[in-house]
Amino acid sequence: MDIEQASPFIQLRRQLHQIPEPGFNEHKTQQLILEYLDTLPKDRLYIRTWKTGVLAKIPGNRPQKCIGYRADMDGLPIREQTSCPFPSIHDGYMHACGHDMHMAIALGILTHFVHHRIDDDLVFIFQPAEEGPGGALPMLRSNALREWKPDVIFALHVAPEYPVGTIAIRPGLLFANTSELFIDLYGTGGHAARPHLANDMVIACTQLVQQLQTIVSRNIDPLDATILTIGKMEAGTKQNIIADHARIEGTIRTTSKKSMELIQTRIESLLKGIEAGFNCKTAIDWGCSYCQVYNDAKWTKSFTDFITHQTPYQLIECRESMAGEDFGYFLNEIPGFMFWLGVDTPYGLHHPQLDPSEEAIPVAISSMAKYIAQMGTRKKS
Ligand SMILES: CC(=O)N[C@@H](CCC[C@H](N)C(=O)O)C(=O)O
Repeated sequence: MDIEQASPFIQLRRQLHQIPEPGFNEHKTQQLILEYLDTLPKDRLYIRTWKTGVLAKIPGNRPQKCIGYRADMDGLPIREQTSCPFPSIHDGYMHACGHDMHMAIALGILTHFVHHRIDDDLVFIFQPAEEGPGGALPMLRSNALREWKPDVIFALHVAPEYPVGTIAIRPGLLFANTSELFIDLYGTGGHAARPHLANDMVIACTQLVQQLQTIVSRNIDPLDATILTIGKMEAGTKQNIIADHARIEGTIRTTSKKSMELIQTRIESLLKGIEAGFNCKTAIDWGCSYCQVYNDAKWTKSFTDFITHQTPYQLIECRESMAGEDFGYFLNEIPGFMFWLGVDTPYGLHHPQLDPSEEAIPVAISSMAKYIAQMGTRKKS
């Protein structure tokens, strides 16, 4: 597929880019996808919605399995700073993680199979809320998806650091286990001049942050990559008032489930120590957690063999990423893989200037359409 043939999907990507919406609020996005699907021949397409997500099934000629393809839908609370001529019209929101590209590519692959039917069934999953609170797990548990559950599943993620025409993947772990972290500390406020009558949560909180940083350095096997980042700290109301409340927000990322359990247990122990040491109360909320993205070895090999021998694209065996992706929940139950698609932009994911190259759209549509066609078509006996 060349850039001209991909033009309808580039237009769709631009329309999607303009309307980024937060997780489970992707109403306009859902509407746009449904309106596009409505333009396709109805006899080959069954459509369902689940919350703000969309499911589209293309029945096969003589199905033996169901092949799934997933695209995520939500935008991020980031004010766009690109110079692209089709910027976000939702102030303070941006498709800064490439989900507009993911959806347009999925629509391109879907359209190909509406016109070129294969033996196996196909299900396209447009999933809300990847950036949080996580749409994959509840979608997997929904009746809508349970009845159309694929036997094998694929997805891609744009990769700013690779040139267009590059596909990067690895068998096994691709994305980390993640957990959010929200901790509140409650003490006694008071006058800055009478510290002996108050119980200062600024002090307790800063001590806690220091202690949290010892978990990775002193409790986790150094060969087991792990991150504990506190990205936000809030306390107090005024310079001469002792703070009765402090809050920290962070994220944990691990390459093993065991380390995630260990970190969470250690945090609970440290909080007990802070409560005893500072005579305060604490509350912890783990927010949303994502299970790792673990690529199936057999399917990954079949895809890498295909890319190497049957496409002009460059294949890279990449390292694991410490980012999270709730596609991991799909791969926990269904074999398949996720890969990185080079989109060649100097700014990383979640950056206000992220501007993926649209030339990657035909690369992805053509490679996935050809790969899916091969695996979903049996030789005539
Ligand atoms: C691809 C990507 O950037 N994913 C996000 C997933 C968010 C997980 C959750 N909100 C957390 O912070 O733990 C990422 O930040 O890796």
